Amino acid sequence: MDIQNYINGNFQNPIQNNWIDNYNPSNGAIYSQIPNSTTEDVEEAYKAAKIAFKQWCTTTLEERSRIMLKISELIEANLDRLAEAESKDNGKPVALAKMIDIPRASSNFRFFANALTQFASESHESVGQNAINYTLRQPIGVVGCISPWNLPLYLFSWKIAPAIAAGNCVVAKPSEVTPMTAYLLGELCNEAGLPKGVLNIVHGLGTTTGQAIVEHPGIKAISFTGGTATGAHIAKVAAPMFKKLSLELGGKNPNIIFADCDYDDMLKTTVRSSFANQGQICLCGSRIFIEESIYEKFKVDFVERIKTLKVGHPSEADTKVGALVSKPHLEKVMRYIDIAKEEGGTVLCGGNKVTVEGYENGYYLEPTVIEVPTDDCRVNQEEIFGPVVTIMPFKTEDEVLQMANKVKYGLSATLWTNDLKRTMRMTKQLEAGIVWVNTWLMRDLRTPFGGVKNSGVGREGGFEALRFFTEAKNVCIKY
Ligand SMILES: NC(=O)C1=CN([C@@H]2O[C@H](COP(=O)(O)OP(=O)(O)OC[C@H]3O[C@@H](n4cnc5c(N)ncnc54)[C@H](O)[C@@H]3O)[C@@H](O)[C@H]2O)C=CC1
Ligand SMILES: O=C(O)/C=C/C=C(\O)C(=O)O
Repeated sequence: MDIQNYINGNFQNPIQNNWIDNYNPSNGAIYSQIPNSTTEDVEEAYKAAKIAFKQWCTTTLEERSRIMLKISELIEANLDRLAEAESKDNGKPVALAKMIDIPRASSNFRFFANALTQFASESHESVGQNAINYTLRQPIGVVGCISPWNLPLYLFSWKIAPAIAAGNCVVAKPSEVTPMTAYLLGELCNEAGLPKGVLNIVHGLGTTTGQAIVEHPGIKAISFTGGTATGAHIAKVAAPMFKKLSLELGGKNPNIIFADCDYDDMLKTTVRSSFANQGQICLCGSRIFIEESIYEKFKVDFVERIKTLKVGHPSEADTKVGALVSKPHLEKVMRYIDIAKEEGGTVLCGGNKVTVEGYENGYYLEPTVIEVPTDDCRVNQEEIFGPVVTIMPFKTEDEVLQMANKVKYGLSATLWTNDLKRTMRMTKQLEAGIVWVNTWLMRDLRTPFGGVKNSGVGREGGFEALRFFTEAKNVCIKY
């Protein structure tokens, strides 16, 4: 099935008729074509969005909410179809897409359909001056949403839902590596009665289509999730136009394990925080630091568990690790395993490409655990974004805090301890936008989400997202 752009409620080919191959990572075969849209397609999408904005920004909150709830229901009703499409495009296990990706995409629309009815602004009475100030929160107009390949519909909808909830119209681009569910979302939006032009989806490469969105002078805000280098480039292009920017970028997150933790719970969750989605989540805890007294025990137990994870075709129910998203990405991750060895690391398990019978050209890799001699090595400093974690022991709280913070990233951190005072001390000092204590990836969509340092700028989630997608205007009335 070939993918088309979704502009003004219609499905259409790219104006220049340029196409890109779309690969199925589970078998390495090309299975569809996607548009490589140019500035002309983006301009058409922008014009449709601009016209739609006139109506959408005055559409009642009840009506916006009703349509968004309908989209959420339709995503739920199409769970199987969307999960299978996501898996085929991305390589992730179908079971994971059914349990996490697609339900979360549905929740994103439901959450913001409800949140928009609760969003309120402030007023300030200027006592003694007979004046009152109130803040209007007005939609920005046409906004751009650019999303990555690791959690395709999950992150695409995480941006689009608050943008349209706040009354904006959108020009959106999913990753060219995983465009399928975004394409299918267009159909569901039409079925739900979303007015034409409120959401426009243009497909293509980052350097052509993405760049055209970021450069468009009429697109006043950009919400982006992806690699840090791309985020830096986008910031450079957008800054002279004074665009609002929300950048959710990479991570190199510490998973800090103290001896007083609930061990079994920690072990089970650490398997997940290391290898869920083939380790391709920006929140994965890729640097595991273990208190010295339990280091040897952890090492044995962890490796034993990891060896039981089945690497296999994404459609098999017992597959725990599917295919990596693309051949270049597989090669990048494997290169890091070589670098680890060159730097004196010891591969405790994994490290090899896996050949899955019947799918010999798929991009499969064993989940890999590397014991590193020092925290300064490249595999502990650079984002790998695959099924590779490092482990090393620590002696003291100060030492581990220093190592945890000694990277250029600051997205999330996980802490395993039952010591309340230590928890309070460390959560304050960890340089991260999100700290999980005795859990991982427990999400409440009302909470602020984002990173510090090279992990990004701005916060999404809850009212933070609705604030990002609106401009605050103060009105001062003297009486
Ligand atoms: N969520 C995260 O934190 C993610 C991190 N990454 C990291 O980034 C590395 C590179 O992965 P990529 O797929 O190349 O990510 P990327 O950052 O290039 O892609 C993310 C999105 O940005 C778009 N894009 C790329 N260049 C653009 C430009 N000049 N202007 C506007 N949009 C642009 C892409 O088409 C895609 O939709 C990964 O190996 C991983 O380390 C990748 C994806 C997600
Ligand atoms: O919002 C979430 O629950 C997860 C977000 C994950 C990313 O932004 C990512 O992996 O890039």
